[in-house]
Amino acid sequence: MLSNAFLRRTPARIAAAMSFSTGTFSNSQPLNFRGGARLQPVDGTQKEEAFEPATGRVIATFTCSGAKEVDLAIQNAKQAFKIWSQKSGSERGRVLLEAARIIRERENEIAALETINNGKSIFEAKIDVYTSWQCLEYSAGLAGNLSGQHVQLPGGSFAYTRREPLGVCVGIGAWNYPFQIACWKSGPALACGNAMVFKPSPFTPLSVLLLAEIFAEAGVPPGLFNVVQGGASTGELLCKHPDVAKVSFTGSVPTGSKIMEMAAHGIKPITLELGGKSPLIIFSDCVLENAVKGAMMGNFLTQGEVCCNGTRVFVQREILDKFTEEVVKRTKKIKIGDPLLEDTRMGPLINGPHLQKVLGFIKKAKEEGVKVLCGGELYTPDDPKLKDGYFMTPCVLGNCRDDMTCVKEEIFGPVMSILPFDTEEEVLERANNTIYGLAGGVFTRDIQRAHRVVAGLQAGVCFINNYNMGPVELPFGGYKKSGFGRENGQVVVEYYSQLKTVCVEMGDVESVF
Ligand SMILES: NC(=O)c1ccc[n+]([C@@H]2O[C@H](COP(=O)([O-])OP(=O)(O)OC[C@H]3O[C@@H](n4cnc5c(N)ncnc54)[C@H](O)[C@@H]3O)[C@@H](O)[C@H]2O)c1
Ligand SMILES: C[N+](C)(C)CCCC=O
Repeated sequence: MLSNAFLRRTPARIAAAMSFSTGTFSNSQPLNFRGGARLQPVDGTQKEEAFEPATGRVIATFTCSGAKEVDLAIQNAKQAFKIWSQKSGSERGRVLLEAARIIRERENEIAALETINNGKSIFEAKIDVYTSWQCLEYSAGLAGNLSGQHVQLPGGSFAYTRREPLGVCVGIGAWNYPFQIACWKSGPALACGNAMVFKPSPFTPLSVLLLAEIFAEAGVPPGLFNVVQGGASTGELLCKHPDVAKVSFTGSVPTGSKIMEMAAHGIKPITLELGGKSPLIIFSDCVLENAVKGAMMGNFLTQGEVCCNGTRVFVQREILDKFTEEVVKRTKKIKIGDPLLEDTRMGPLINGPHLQKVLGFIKKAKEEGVKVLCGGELYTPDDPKLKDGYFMTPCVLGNCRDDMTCVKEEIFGPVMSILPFDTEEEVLERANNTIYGLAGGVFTRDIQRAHRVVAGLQAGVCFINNYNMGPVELPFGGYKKSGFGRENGQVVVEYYSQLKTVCVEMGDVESVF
């Protein structure tokens, strides 16, 4: 559940956070992290720029790491792994708890940097930081509880299992939840005794450096958590490196497919957290007010740039008009603007090309016959410093059909498609008629129907009478082309460790030869 507790604390470094305001930040520090310190990469040719989406300003330039830098980061991680993997789970847990404490202390600063680089509202960025330190706390608990099994065999012999780390894990992140994704991968990886080399999206290279510094301050061995910067070619160097034991990837389906191919050559385990086009099913017996709120939460967080969003909103025909009227009324009221202001609820999209892509989906939807019920246009806030920002108005589409592009493809922007339905059987079949399977939701007062429908949904994460909560105690991940493996929840240890079986003979060896 989301909680407002995180908003009430007074962090020690609040002064640093308060100095951030939109249009002022400029990065001056190295953005790679290796051996416990920030540094410039030793090689790499391609330069990248990172933007502040609210203003369109360049806020950081960096060199994409080449083969030598990637290898150095992995060798550093290998050395640190030797020390870290020998510690007990409780010892590792204590370091993770300290890291979680420092994140809480620096939460305003981290949230501000996330907002500046990603564009999401500061209100939401603080929630992301909240779920990030919660993940490290939860991972600390997992570390202390790692254990194997004892199995009795005939004649007093026995066997036991050991849960062992994998080695150097690679984390590759998307740009929509940069800090949270880095925590959701590194928390369990480090808890299980692994080292990590993390590559953020080149659109959002900044906030993961704060995490690297925090891990160092908390007491991880130098080199345990490293950051390399870059795009596809740096990512490929990481995936193909023979000393990498596992790749945990968050991003699009096409890139996930490439990661899987690369991992296949090295027979490496992977976690794939990919895209979605999730169904949200609203029956006429729902509490309408809750269903409307659920649809808003399921479509407009982080400017709609959320993997598990319920963007196909199926509404039972009896309540279609009432539901649509209410959703449109609330969507028009969403406060768009400077994302660092506390009352802003929607900031700019990540960059110009992505904004154009989202607007292109709306144009195509119109050509295919939808009715734009609100939004879907470029937006220029009154504040002159935001005139070059990547803002658009959140959009609700009516008259949608299942065969339309806007209903079939992941838009990854603030665009909700409303689709009428008549029966439970019909809607379940339509909801599952997609290549994706990340999430799904149902609103109804009928408890049996609620459980029947979610049991029938082909999706890894389902919600009944709410949408888009992400408590770290619960496993998160997809079915079908939305990927496999899970983040969070107790099951996450399966994806960052391997199981060794040890047979112990208490008698003599009986040989058949
Ligand atoms: N399921 C989840 O938990 C989850 C969470 C957030 C985002 N996503 C998905 O992520 C997508 C948006 O993120 P994006 O645009 O950054 O995705 P993307 O696939 O373009 O990039 C993701 C990451 O992969 C890297 N990359 C790109 N090509 C690569 C290659 N050939 N080899 C190795 N690495 C490579 C990128 O540099 C980036 O760091 C959406 O589809 C969204 O649904 C999924
Ligand atoms: C925190 N949420 C809303 C569950 C989102 C998880 C990450 C998906 O992009």
